[in-house]
Amino acid sequence: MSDIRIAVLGAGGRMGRALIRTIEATNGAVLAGASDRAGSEVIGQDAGVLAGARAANVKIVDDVAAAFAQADVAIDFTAPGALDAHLAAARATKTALVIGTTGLQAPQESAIAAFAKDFPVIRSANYSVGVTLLRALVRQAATVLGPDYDAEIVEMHHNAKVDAPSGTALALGRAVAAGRNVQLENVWVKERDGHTGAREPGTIGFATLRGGDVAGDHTVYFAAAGERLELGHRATSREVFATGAVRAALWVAKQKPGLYDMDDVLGLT
Ligand SMILES: NC(=O)C1=CN([C@@H]2O[C@H](COP(=O)(O)OP(=O)(O)OC[C@H]3O[C@@H](n4cnc5c(N)ncnc54)[C@H](O)[C@@H]3O)[C@@H](O)[C@H]2O)C=CC1
Ligand SMILES: O=C(O)C1=N[C@H](C(=O)O)C[C@H](O)C1
Repeated sequence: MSDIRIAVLGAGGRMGRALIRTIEATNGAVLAGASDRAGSEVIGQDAGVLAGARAANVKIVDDVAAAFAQADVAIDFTAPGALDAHLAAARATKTALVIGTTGLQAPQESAIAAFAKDFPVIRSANYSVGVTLLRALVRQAATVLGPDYDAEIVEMHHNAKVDAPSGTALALGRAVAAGRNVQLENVWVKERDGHTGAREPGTIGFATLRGGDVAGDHTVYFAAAGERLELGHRATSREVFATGAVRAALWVAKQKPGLYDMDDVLGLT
């Protein structure tokens, strides 16, 4: 069987470099394109060398369509502002997508849903196997415990992260909300400051910590009188996200058009 050809978008970023190293080390995957934003110092460099792997003979370009040209699937870990151009290039070249970028807003979510009517796309806020399973466990815990157990989600990330709460924290919040049959947006509390008053029953709280080189820590607390359940995950390296995303790319390249999640790759749905 021939290798799945993968383009990496945001090739010069922390995740872009981890993805390139992972593709190089994965049987059945080959790097077929790499892009980054116009003006970036990585444009023109060999993607493999930049990532600390062997030369890939793939130059990083700022023309997204050119990066897609030889690819079956593209992996996007960039920034929300890049999404429209990436969807347009994927549509023009009929390329499947793996989306890892977090901090997307409602219009971008709609654009992904429209793209998924015609092409296969997978989107997850966290491609680690551990967090994918954690979401299922959190949903189950929320159903069993019910709203009398106060749900609070604490996350910590490195000091260069630009969005908050993390996409994973929000996904865990959605898992709690789904387990309780409520809409997260109706019950979330993302900030607390000053005289807040007592905790509103049924709300789902978030707390954000930023510092150092933390790859990604998440804990969901279910707290009641006399006991507290804690379900958590710690990523100690970005490679865990890259491994999951490359696994997702190999999987989604063979799927029918549709919007998939990492649950589908692991067979948890
Ligand atoms: N779903 C998951 O498992 C994970 C998701 N992420 C998310 O991935 C994204 C990237 O994270 P990092 O690699 O740490 O960030 P980073 O800042 O190191 O890398 C982002 C890359 O995208 C490029 N970029 C920015 N705007 C662009 C544009 N308009 N067009 C083309 N390229 C553009 C930047 O030049 C940079 O090379 C974030 O949203 C982060 O939250 C990060 C880790 C895991
Ligand atoms: O920006 C990061 O680094 C990460 N972002 C994702 C998120 O927002 O949840 C996933 C992971 O925790 C690392």
